[in-house]
Amino acid sequence: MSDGERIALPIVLVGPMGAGKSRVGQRLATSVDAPFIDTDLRIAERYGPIDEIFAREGEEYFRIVEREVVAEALREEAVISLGGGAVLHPDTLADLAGLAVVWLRVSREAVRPRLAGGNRPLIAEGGLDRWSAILAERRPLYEAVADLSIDTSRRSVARIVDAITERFGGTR
Ligand SMILES: Nc1ncnc2c1ncn2[C@@H]1O[C@H](COP(=O)(O)OP(=O)(O)O)[C@@H](O)[C@H]1O
Ligand SMILES: O=C(O)C1=C[C@@H](OP(=O)(O)O)[C@@H](O)[C@H](O)C1
Ligand SMILES: [Mg+2]
Repeated sequence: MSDGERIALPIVLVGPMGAGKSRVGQRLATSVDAPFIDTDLRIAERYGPIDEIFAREGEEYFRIVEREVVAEALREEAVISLGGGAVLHPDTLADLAGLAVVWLRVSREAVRPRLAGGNRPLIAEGGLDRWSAILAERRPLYEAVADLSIDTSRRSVARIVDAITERFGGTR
């Protein structure tokens, strides 16, 4: 698609923790002048900090509120960054089948510094080994829903945004 054509909206970013979904989504939305939704931010606005939800209510409860927020977001014409585990919900998988979905990939080596200092309860214990194990479980899901996959390991955010707009169109 060339510049001047409208970008397909919604466009949805999936992939593992630290792949850059939140950062790239924000930059892409600014670049194509579209609204931006980070579902984790919406969850936190409504239910409080994500690590506190995990600590207080557990992962199962988090997935329920995540689904509610994701379902709502996917009905909007926006750039949408999901949390890494949103694809675990079968209804979300079904919704994604009809949408423009980008899978941001990242190597274990490249993700290490990106996860440092982050507040991600699922890898608070187990660190990078846990991250790899979680990715192995979810990779088939990302693969199944993605229309485009981009290895972000050695790419700048700007180049990733370029690759997405090249595929899906640049301006609204
Ligand atoms: N392409 C990239 N190159 C280097 N650092 C990146 C890149 N994309 C994101 N980051 C950094 O990695 C960290 C995790 O990014 P984030 O967008 O929160 O990932 P996600 O939402 O997929 O978990 C942040 O500090 C972000 O600035
Ligand atoms: O992979 C996951 O299950 C999670 C990823 C996080 O989002 P990011 O992928 O944006 O880090 C956040 O939704 C939560 O901590 C659970
Ligand atoms: Mg994120």
